[in-house]
Order: sequence, then C-alpha cells, then structure tokens
Amino acid sequence: MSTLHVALLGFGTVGKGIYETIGKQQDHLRAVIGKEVKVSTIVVKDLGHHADYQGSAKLTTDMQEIIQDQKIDVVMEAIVGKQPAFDYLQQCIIQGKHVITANKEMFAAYGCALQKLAEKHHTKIAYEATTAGGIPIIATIQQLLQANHINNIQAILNGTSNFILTAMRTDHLSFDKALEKAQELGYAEADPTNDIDGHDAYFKAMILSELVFGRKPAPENIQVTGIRDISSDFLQSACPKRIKHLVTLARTDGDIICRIEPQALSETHPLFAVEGVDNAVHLQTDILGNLTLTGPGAGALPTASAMIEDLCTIVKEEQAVLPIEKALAPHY
Ligand SMILES: NC(=O)C1=CN([C@@H]2O[C@H](COP(=O)(O)OP(=O)(O)OC[C@H]3O[C@@H](n4cnc5c(N)ncnc54)[C@H](OP(=O)(O)O)[C@@H]3O)[C@@H](O)[C@H]2O)C=CC1
Ligand SMILES: N[C@@H](CC=O)C(=O)O
Repeated sequence: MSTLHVALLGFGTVGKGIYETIGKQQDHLRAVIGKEVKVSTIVVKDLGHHADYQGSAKLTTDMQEIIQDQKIDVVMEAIVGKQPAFDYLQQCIIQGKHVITANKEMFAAYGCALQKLAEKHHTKIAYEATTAGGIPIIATIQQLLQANHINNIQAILNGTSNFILTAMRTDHLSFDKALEKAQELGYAEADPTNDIDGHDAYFKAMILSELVFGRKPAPENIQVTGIRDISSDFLQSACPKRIKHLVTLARTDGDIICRIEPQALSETHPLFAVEGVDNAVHLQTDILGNLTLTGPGAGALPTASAMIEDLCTIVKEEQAVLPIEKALAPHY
C-alpha cells in the first residue's frame, strides 16, 4: 500500500489535534483513501516549547525541510497570523504540494491569491477549518452554489465569544473568568482580542463573502463590534431574549453589507439556541429555501475533523482524476 506523506505547520492546539487524530484513525483513513497516512515533519516556532515531544515525526523550526522535501504530498497549516504563513504556503504550492489551512487571518487576506497559485501549479488548496470550526460550511456552500444563489447569511462564527456570552448568562461567570476558561479549553486565539473584539468573526465573514458573492464588501459597508463591553447585567436584562454575537452578510442592491455585532435574538430566531462553543450558519437560498448548520466552532478535535476531511477529499479527487487523465492520454 502506498503512503501519503503529510507535513504539519504548527503544533499547538490544532496541530496536536491533527497529529493525534491521524494516529488514532489510521485504519479508518486507510480504508477511506487506500493509503497509509504518515506525518513525517512538523514545523514549529520554538523547539523549547516542545521539550516533552515524543512523537515519531521530525520536529524542526526549518520550513525548508518541508518545502524541499519532494516526498511530502500535503502540508496542513495551523500557525498564527498572515506571515510567514502566506509565504510558506506559496512556496509549498510552487513545489507541487497540496495545502490545507486553518489560518483564517491569512486566508481572509490571501485566499484568492493562494487559490490562483494552486490552480496554476495544479495543486489543491482546502480551507474548511478556517470558518465555523468543525461545521462543513465551505463544502456545503460549494455544493449548494452549483444550483442556488445565497442572498443572505446570518451566523455565529466565533466559538470563544459564544462560549463567554453563554457562560456569563447561564453560569454567572465574570467576563474575565469565562475568557480564561475558553483559553484553557483551546478555543481562544493566541491573541484573544481577535475573538472578543470581533476580528476573528470578521476574517471568517470575509472568507464566506468571497466564496458566496465572489468578493469582499467595500470597507464602508463593514461594521465590526465585539463583545468586550457586555456585562452580566446587560445579558440578564435582555431575557427572555438572548444576546448573540451575530454576523450578517447580505447582498442588497448590488452592494455587499457585513455587520458583526451583539444582537438580542428572540426565541423564534434560528440562532437563538446556539450555545457554548457552538457556531451556526443560517443561509437563505433561492431554490432550497433556508438552511441552518450548527456544530462545534472551535477546539482541537472539531478543527482536526475539518482538516482531515479536507485531506480525504483532496486524495479522493486526485484518485478520481488520475484514471480520466490516463484514459485521455494519447496511446502510442
Ligand atoms: N484553536 C482553535 O479552535 C482554532 C484555531 N484555528 C486557527 O488555527 C491556527 C492555529 O491555532 P492554535 O493551534 O489554536 O494556535 P496555538 O497558539 O495553540 O499554536 C500555534 C502553533 O503555531 C506555531 N507557530 C506560530 N508561529 C510560527 C512560525 N512563524 N513558524 C512556525 N510555527 C509557528 C507555534 O509554534 P510553537 O509551538 O513553537 O510556539 C504553535 O505550535 C490559527 O491560525 C487559528 O486561527 C482555526 C480553527 C479553530
Ligand atoms: N478562536 C476561534 C477558533 C476557531 O476558529 C473561535 O473561538 O472561534
């Protein structure tokens, strides 16, 4: 049986989740894609953070060990920020490697450029984990858009914010205590201001906008407010409504509008019951009608799930294309 060689970029909450899940799911992966999946190299920033590492993959800080290794088929990226992630992934694609990313900040800025580069080099780029954690929202939208138009999206896209708002309302935790808990559970970003000030939800909204509408909203049509100033008293006073950190993305009169802000939702709203770390995306489509997907929006395993699903899709798409290419090849 042949081997699929995988490299990991990042070995924090998400990187470790991928590594452990690939290890545990070997038999299942072998059955699904017909290959042994081997993580051969892991790139981190500081080896000192990994003194207790005992895995079999090589741990290094030198990205060239991935880029120059011709055996590596797929690079799964889970590091932080736009750079050096964008440069690293460009170099991987140029070397013919497939790329899977969870890095929404980088992908919101450079997703289109990476997709074009991947097309040019006949490689694949997958980004399910960038948006709504483990919910297969990117694959669902890609499937839906073949026949439908989506005109309006309402969503909860930040697990940390939803976790904090829920814990403050139901467990009467202070804002700081709830944030601390979200950090311990691996939900929050390295810099949690991205979560609580709405930047993380903004990155995800931009990724959805490019996918659904083919472009981002004009800057004057984007409004972002986080949850930093919300108090327990305010949450209680809104009852029986619930305050949710809501993303609204809509096409109106040729413009795309994006609003990200706390809103009081009544019991009949499709996102009213989305609690804790869960995310949800409510789509209004022209043919299907309304569709709501809900599920874990952050954390090691939901994110690993999204990235390993991407891995399987990439391998299966390759396997489907190869026989066609062979059949189309000239016979001499
Ligand atoms: N946590 C979550 O629930 C989710 C996270 N994401 C995204 O996944 C990515 C990773 O998140 P998470 O695992 O939580 O973050 P962590 O902070 O837990 O881990 C980040 C990892 O990236 C490594 N790293 C950072 N900068 C560099 C660099 N310049 N070169 C090489 N390695 C680097 C760190 O190395 P070292 O260990 O040496 O410090 C660490 O291993 C982020 O982009 C995040 O937005 C997406 C969906 C969900
Ligand atoms: N920090 C993010 C992690 C997943 O994208 C969140 O809380 O949603």
